[in-house]
Amino acid sequence: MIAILGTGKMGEALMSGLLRAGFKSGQIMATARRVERAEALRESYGVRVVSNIEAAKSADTLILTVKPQDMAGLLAEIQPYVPADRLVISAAAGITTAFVESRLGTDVPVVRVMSNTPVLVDEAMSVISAGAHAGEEHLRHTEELLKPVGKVLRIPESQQDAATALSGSGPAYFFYLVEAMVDAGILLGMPRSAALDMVTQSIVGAAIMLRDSGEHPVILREAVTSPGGTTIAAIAELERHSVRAAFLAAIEAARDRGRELAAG
Ligand SMILES: NC(=O)C1=CN([C@@H]2O[C@H](COP(=O)(O)OP(=O)(O)OC[C@H]3O[C@@H](n4cnc5c(N)ncnc54)[C@H](OP(=O)(O)O)[C@@H]3O)[C@@H](O)[C@H]2O)C=CC1
Ligand SMILES: O=C(O)[C@@H]1CCC=N1
Repeated sequence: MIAILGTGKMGEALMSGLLRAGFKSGQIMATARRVERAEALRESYGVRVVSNIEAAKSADTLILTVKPQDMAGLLAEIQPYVPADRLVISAAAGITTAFVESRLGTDVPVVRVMSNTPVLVDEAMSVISAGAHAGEEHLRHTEELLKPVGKVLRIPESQQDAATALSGSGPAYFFYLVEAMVDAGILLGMPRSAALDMVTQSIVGAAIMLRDSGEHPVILREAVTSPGGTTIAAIAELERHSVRAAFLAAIEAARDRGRELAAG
């Protein structure tokens, strides 16, 4: 039995992925803070929505998907009910396995996960790291849960905040880029829906080429960039506006914010 504690956007996305992967609704419990949210989850997925305490007492695997700011409160609530044979998977940005272990106060195995919203289309990037009491079997079990909804990589926990900044938040940067490019289409007089179609198909095509060709992104970009042509005119402007430097600074800021979140 798997329990998802704090079933918001990420928790629901993971739950829907588990159901698509063949888990039965009877094998999954969810918890929610608000009655209407609990009702919506019951209705949409047919899962049992229970209290955090009941979930902690009865599920073998607890997946914690509350916001980092709510993690200490949730851990304090479930602490007396989590025996050392539970696997606790923490999916919150910034929260370390040591934070979870210290609040649960037993030798409970903890695995830290950072996934992203493409879990909804089985294209998530999930990175996992073991805590002090988690071993190979816990990492393998976590991978089995996450592989049906995308790619899974094991990384040292010291890289988790960086991964959060790159792939956890990553989809937002691409949506932001699409918004900006669609605005550019509007500026050039293109109807909004046509601009959105063109940009969306371009990003999908580029992403598939990047993933499937095995080519380095520089090679793929060079293939588009004709000497004296249109693409280099655009790239010259991106460089003039320091877009590359902006990405470096932005992703560093996201990493730093992740570090701050654990401190509360
Ligand atoms: N969104 C994303 O793209 C990603 C998010 N994450 C991580 O996932 C976690 C959740 O993020 P997200 O899904 O966006 O946030 P949400 O606010 O959508 O989800 C958190 C949910 O937890 C509920 N909750 C809070 N406290 C409790 C409690 N004590 N008991 C039961 N339920 C509780 C909240 O209830 P209420 O609705 O009442 O607030 C909310 O529904 C975060 O830690 C974030 O760092 C990781 C990767 C990507
Ligand atoms: O913005 C956030 O804090 C969360 C973590 C990664 C993606 N969303």
